[in-house]
Amino acid sequence: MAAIELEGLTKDYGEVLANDGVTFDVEQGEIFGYLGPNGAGKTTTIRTLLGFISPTAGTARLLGRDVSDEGELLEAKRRLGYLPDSPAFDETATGREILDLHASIKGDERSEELLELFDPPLDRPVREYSRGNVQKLGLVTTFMHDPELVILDEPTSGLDPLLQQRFTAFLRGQRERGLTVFFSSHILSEVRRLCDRVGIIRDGRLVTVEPVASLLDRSGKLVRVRTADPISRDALEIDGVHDLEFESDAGSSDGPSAETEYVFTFTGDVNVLLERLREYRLLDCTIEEAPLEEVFMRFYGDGATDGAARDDRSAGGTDPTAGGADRMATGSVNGDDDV
Ligand SMILES: Nc1ncnc2c1ncn2[C@@H]1O[C@H](COP(=O)(O)OP(=O)(O)OP(=O)(O)O)[C@@H](O)[C@H]1O
Repeated sequence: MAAIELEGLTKDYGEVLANDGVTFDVEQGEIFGYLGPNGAGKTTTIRTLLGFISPTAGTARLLGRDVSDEGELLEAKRRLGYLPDSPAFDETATGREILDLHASIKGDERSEELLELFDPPLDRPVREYSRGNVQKLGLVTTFMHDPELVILDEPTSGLDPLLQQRFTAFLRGQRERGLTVFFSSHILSEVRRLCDRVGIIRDGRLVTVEPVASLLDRSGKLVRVRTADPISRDALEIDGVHDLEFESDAGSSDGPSAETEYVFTFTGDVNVLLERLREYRLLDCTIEEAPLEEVFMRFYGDGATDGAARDDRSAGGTDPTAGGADRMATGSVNGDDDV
């Protein structure tokens, strides 16, 4: 049984179709990132999962329980931790009073350990808390009853870099203990560090669900080459070279003379590329994974319209470095006609 099961989840607000046939599972023990630009529909999915809003169509199950059934939802929620995008605590209560309240409702297995890690100012009323302190208190209340599954909406927003790092390490440790994590984020470095798989939503529609590693693999490598002598662009017309940028210092009087630098995305055979480069005296060469930002730009970038996606799909386009529409088409999970 998957920890989260969504089947055709649809939420129609009238003017906006906030979720449109969203279908995916989150397996037990994985860290699953739910990504998308502002207004894509992430919070709508999360709020539906928690029973705060009813779907227009489709089903959602949490830990095997149907969230549209009040009794089943309640059962699932006992084993669930939830951190909303802006935790709303009673402003007049102190952090300690809030923890006591949560302990009386859900139990308290590990607040001591969590307080050592996240350290919110417990003796002050919440109205005096900074945004970061509210988030720290939220993290303690989310994990204190030792849930099996946590749903986190932008969990590190408001946390300083040290706390973000601490949170990342903490979450990794929890995965080792078998915790399932579903979280939405805009912070791609965090997603890359933490997630096993990601689901990407755009305009209410799921455009892909896949392992972070395969997303990065398909996106190719970022190659930087610096040579002693200029190489003509034609020499780099090799299968798999895309977005070639070319900068030469040749002719500059004060810079190092005749150096040439190229930056490009490469999806071809690295051996072929290296063979070509052997003809030149290299000053520097790095081959690294494309930044996740670049991958996401292809999903959200200009021209990634639904119509274009459909056209590319029917044309069988599979070039991972092509425009956003193509990327959406190759990554579809919603069925043949969905992207
Ligand atoms: N109660 C509502 N009534 C009408 N439209 C709504 C309502 N709640 C959300 N929407 C709309 O549904 C769409 C999806 O919103 P949602 O909050 O799910 O996006 P999101 O991906 O979580 O965005 P963000 O990253 O900014 O939090 C948006 O266009 C939003 O304006």
